[in-house]
Amino acid sequence: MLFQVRMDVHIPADLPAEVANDIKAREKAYSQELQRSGKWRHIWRVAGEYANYSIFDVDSNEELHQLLTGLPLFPHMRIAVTPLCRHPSSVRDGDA
Ligand SMILES: O=C(O)CC1=CCC(=O)O1
Repeated sequence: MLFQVRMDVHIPADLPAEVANDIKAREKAYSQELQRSGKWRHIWRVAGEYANYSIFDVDSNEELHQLLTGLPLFPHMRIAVTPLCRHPSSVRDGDA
């Protein structure tokens, strides 16, 4: 199951820099592990914003929920999820 996920990050201005940097480092490691596993297929920065568009390939809504709520930055994010399915005009056979 494919999902487009938009993540908007809002770190409180009064969060100490060392705490914020630790969260960001853990977020990067978590994200890169999921990208290598194939669960997190794509991540793109939204130009000019502290936000990304990502594509997840997971087995269930529940799995997506678990992955997203496990993000170290989750407490500081607004997340919007859009379910995707194959477009009948797609020429990309690899896209389920
Ligand atoms: O920087 C972001 O958009 C938030 C984020 C998600 C995964 C990651 O490494 O950073």
